[in-house]
Amino acid sequence: MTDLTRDAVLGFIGGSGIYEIDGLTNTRWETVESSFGTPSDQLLFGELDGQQLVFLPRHGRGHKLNPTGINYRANIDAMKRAGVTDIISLSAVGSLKEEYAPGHFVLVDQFIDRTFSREKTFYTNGCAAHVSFSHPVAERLQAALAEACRKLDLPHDVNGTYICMEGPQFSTFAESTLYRSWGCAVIGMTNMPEAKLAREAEIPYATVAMVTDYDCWHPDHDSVTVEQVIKVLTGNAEKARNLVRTVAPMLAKRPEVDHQGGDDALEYALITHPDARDPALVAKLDAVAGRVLNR
Ligand SMILES: CSC[C@H]1O[C@H](OP(=O)(O)O)[C@H](O)[C@@H]1O
Ligand SMILES: Nc1ncnc2[nH]cnc12
Repeated sequence: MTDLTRDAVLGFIGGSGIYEIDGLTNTRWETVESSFGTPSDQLLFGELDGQQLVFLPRHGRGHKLNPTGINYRANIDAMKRAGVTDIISLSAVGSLKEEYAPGHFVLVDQFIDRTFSREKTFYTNGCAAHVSFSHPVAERLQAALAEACRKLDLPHDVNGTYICMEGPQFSTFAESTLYRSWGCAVIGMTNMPEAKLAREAEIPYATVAMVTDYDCWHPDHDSVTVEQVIKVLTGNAEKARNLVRTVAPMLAKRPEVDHQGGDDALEYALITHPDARDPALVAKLDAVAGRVLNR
């Protein structure tokens, strides 16, 4: 059993319907500057029984940003600068399987990225890197979330593939049927490239995919509407807040290095020769890659 010797700073990224988390003490919204642009909002810092938590509303308070307009790089960079060691994403999704009814939570373990109009890496020309990403979800976080769901008696399943579409329009029937034929469990518009960037920043990541609808493949649910999604969102958001309060203490301590979760993802990932690196880009990478660039 790994020694849990390090204090964790848990970061939560709240999706549709989750624009703050209540029940925290010593709270403050604070602007965290990123070298990659503007994050979705200020970060909410707070404590839960003395444990430090950081929260970011992915779409900004008031849901100002659409999935394509979110600056995922700035969000992850800001979380790294805020000292976040682990990220849990709380996300609304459509269900691609009969058994995942609205209100069901899926603790996904895989992603398929179908987005095409987003900045997906921190490591552009001048400092190229290739991180491993075969297992994108941190098992330690996923296991704690499963335990917390069991404690709270929340209907949930462990494992399943989240397919990320560009949006903002919902899928066509043909697309929805195709994704089902690929065995995907749920569909959303935001967890890519977020999960990729978290790995590139060496922050273990897990997702609670909270089902709001049956997308459009289901014979009894012809098409998705925001109205339908919002009806379910409110109940899901309440469950998610309970989940945060239950899971946080379980993850208060973490291993020094969570290899499986990607704490050392950059160890052998940088490929640009130090002499060939672009100093301006290297400077921007001070938070996400400081561990390997400054040694
Ligand atoms: C309002 S439904 C569509 C919207 O909700 C999901 O966002 P998030 O993952 O931030 O909860 C989905 O990906 C779409 O962005
Ligand atoms: N059906 C759906 N497709 C994509 N993103 C979603 N978010 C919530 N429901 C969704």
